[in-house]
Amino acid sequence: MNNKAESEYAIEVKNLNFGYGNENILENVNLSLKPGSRCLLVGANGIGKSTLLRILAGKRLTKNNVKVLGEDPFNSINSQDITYLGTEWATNPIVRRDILVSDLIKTTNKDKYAERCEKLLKLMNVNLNWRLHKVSDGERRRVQIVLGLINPFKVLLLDEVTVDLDVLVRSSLIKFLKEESETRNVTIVYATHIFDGIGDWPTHVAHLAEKHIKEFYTIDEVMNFPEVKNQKIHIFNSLLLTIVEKWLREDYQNELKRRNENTENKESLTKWDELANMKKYGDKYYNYWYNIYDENPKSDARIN
Ligand SMILES: Nc1ncnc2c1ncn2[C@@H]1O[C@H](COP(=O)(O)OP(=O)(O)OP(=O)(O)O)[C@@H](O)[C@H]1O
Repeated sequence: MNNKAESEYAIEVKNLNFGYGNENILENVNLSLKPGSRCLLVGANGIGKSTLLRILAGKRLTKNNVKVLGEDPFNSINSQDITYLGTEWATNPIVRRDILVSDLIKTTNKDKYAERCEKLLKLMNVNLNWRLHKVSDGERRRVQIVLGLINPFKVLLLDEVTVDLDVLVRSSLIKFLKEESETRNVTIVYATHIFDGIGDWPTHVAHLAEKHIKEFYTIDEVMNFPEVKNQKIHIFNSLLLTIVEKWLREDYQNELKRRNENTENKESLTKWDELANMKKYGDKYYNYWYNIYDENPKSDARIN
């Protein structure tokens, strides 16, 4: 008998509260993603992105507020359909020992998915003769990604695992994941702070702030933001960077207000304004790309 609740969503989070101690890190989190979605999860450091991804991966018990592929991921019997790639693996001392990559690959489903394995090894440019204690951080990360992706997942949760990849490998991976979602209708949630080269990748953007998903948009909705339309930004990368910068600037300012409300030792607004004031850089960045790609540049601004 199939006990799975029928749902049109691959990922469904309803009114989720979660904390490690007395205080909630996440409060009233709601997120619904249909199969085939590629969702960027953005938010300030320490806001709870990894926590949410780990909950979706079934690594944390919740009160039945989370369904992945129709099941509570913590008790899922189909956990092989959910792949989580986090930062922990590459920093684990065990994978810094003298282990031959080909021996590691043998521990996976490589024979069942031989063609996929071959493709991933090529894509991530991984050498089967590498020994893990002698490779660089980025190479170790590439091995992790190959191992993680050999199994054809239905839901992939990526937590900042692309930071130490070189530009070429990162772009090949991003392209591969887009193809996977388009051809196999798989769902991907990708938490990252780096938007270079992924501007045209997501179908959705979710902004985690103040303990919940404060903003959730399809990429078409983002394209219709007035500031995007008015400024005629048509380069996806600078678009996402500009939008997310604006959100995070507001988050930092709200955080400052909250702190000042709760403390008698008021912090200096100037210091926090400086921290949060990334706009100057954002404008230059925007103008720079605008000038390069616009046929009729209207500004002389350049990145100094
Ligand atoms: N195992 C844990 N025990 C207690 N607190 C934790 C634990 N893991 C994370 N936290 C706290 O939960 C909060 C959210 O952490 P989390 O790692 O989810 O944030 P994040 O948004 O992924 O941050 P970053 O962008 O810096 O990776 C932080 O305040 C962190 O200190």
